[in-house]
Amino acid sequence: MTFTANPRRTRLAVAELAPDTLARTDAAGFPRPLAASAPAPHRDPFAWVAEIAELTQPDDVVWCDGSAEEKQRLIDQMVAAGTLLRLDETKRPGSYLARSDPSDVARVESRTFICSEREVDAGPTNNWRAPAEMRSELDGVFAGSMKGRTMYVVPFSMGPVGGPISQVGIEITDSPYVVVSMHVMTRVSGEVLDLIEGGQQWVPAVHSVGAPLVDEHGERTADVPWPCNETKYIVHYPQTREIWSYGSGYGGNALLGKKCFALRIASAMARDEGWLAEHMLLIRITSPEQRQYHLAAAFPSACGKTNLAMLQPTVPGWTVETIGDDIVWMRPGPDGTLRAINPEAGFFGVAPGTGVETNPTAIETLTHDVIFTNVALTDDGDVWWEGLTPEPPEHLVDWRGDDWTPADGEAGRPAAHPNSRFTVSAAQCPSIADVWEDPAGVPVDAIVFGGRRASNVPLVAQATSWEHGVFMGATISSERTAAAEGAVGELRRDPFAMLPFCGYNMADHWSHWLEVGAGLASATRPKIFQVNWFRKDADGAFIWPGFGENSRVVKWITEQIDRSRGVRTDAGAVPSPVGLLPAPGALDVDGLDLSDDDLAALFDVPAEAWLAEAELTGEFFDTFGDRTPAALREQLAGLTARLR
Ligand SMILES: Nc1nc2c(ncn2[C@@H]2O[C@H](COP(=O)(O)OP(=O)(O)OP(=O)(O)O)[C@@H](O)[C@H]2O)c(=O)[nH]1
Ligand SMILES: O=C([O-])CC(=O)C(=O)O
Ligand SMILES: [Mn+2]
Repeated sequence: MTFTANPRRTRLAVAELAPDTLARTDAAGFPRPLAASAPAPHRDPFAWVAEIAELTQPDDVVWCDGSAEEKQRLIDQMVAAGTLLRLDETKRPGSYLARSDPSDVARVESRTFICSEREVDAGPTNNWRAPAEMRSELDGVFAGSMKGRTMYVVPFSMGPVGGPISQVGIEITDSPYVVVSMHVMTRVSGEVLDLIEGGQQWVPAVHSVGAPLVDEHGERTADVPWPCNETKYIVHYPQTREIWSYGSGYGGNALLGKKCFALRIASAMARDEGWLAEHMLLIRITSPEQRQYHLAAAFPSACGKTNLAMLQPTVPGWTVETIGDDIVWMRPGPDGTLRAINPEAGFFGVAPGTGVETNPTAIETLTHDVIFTNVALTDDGDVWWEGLTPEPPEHLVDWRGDDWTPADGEAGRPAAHPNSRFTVSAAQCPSIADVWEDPAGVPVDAIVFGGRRASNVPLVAQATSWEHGVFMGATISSERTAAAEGAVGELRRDPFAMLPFCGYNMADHWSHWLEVGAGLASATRPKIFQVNWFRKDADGAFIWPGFGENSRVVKWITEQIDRSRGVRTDAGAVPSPVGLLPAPGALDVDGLDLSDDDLAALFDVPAEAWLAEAELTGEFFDTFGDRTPAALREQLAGLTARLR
């Protein structure tokens, strides 16, 4: 084994470190746990890297620095290996197409494990295995798993490097696709090693595609464009803050800064340290009066976060700027406001359904320097997916690499995989807010929960209290999408849109939310709302036009915030059993092609159906036993009483 590059071992002099880096509270007063109390098992990253190399036996070890040169070198190497296809330089400069193995296209929830010491701490919604048992199983799985490959060591920061809400980690991977994607999605930098050497807590994350290039007889075998393994493990040890991922190269399974760290491990950290790690988008809204609001919204996978994050309002005079599209970290600030950052540096977004009509901002973001995965290839070297244009081209090469014509589409064979994605830097998004990298974050005014519901759930409703809002989040149900394995369309509970992402007992997550809310200053405590863009009519068509028109709902939300602050005094809402609904005329539907019947259907709250759902909610709460907070049981009782 050879070390082809040396890590930056240059230590900053103590005087050069920000004076607050090691302090209990930073300059802004955010609580920061002392490094000594952090439970990371490997204090020395260099010893850890040597240990993993010993276990996985790569040919060589490369320390990554996040430079543009490093990224291009790996891209060129992947083009030569057939992992990436270079798109036409005049049509899509700096952009590439990756086709995954057809079996490796989405997150694998059935193979995702939360290994807390006690099963009850993982809770009934997570797959649990005892840590000791899982460790010995993984020792076998990872032994020699990188034979014949290069092991990359990727130091990365989630959030601006050194920021008070940011966290750091190191991902070890044998996939250059993962390294390049991490360059886009996180902040890969040698400076992270300085922070770690300075004592900052960090998350060790090991990833292998599980496809060694040396067989059991010691013979070299040929590589394939997308190596992976039928057997997959996505493993988290929330108590020691470690991640081990095996067998998949797909985003959510392999870019370990994203779901594994920024949601599963971070949610456990956040519980212990008094903050929140959520599956949310984050936007800044500016009204015609130049008033600004920050809104964070949780929708399950493939239910509209990226689209709302890049919203182009149709209501005149309003502006929406993007801060994040998938993950938000929120921390109570010293003044009792909730402050939020986007810990990511890029977007890993759903391609199908993204077009000029639906999300023009995304289309503009995707004009250059993009890695596309599992979309279709046009005959002139560009990309296509369902929804990019109203009509498909006459001929394509589909996501599997096979010829495709519109007849195939009509026969139910999409050209792009339904979970095909783009990986692109947030900095090149035209609607990115100038504050998107502010390490101190933005103050959150509104929190929104949503799901994909053909019936029952109204277009928008406001919670009557923080507890009611937590109840709304805890009771989200949504139709399943292609973002994970499983039957698309099936209704399932997805509390806080975190079902696949909460690194501890979901009911404890609800308690944590109740506690964090109680600690916030009441004057600036965010108002909570529930939305549903996906209600359908009897013919199965969406009633609400959605996309840019969602700005009408956003406008009402900000007006409700104004009312709560005494900025407006008109009546904006009327009570209903499920929360406050817009008062007649309060939702701006000017110029929309929407009949009164449509509008009524969007806000219909059928008591029978809601009572049936409330009963199921009670059963759902029962699955958590006495961990379900009493406040949520009270909310359920209140809802049932109001419906009756
Ligand atoms: N009908 C309708 N569809 C929408 C709306 N917003 C988004 N979609 C569609 O929902 C799908 C997924 O949307 P995204 O915004 O990419 O979902 P996401 O929540 O960011 O998903 P993840 O990246 O998986 O977490 C796309 O096909 C969109 O076109 C809407 O307002 N109305
Ligand atoms: O994690 C992924 O692969 C993509 C994503 O945002 C999700 O599934 O919610
Ligand atoms: Mn997501």
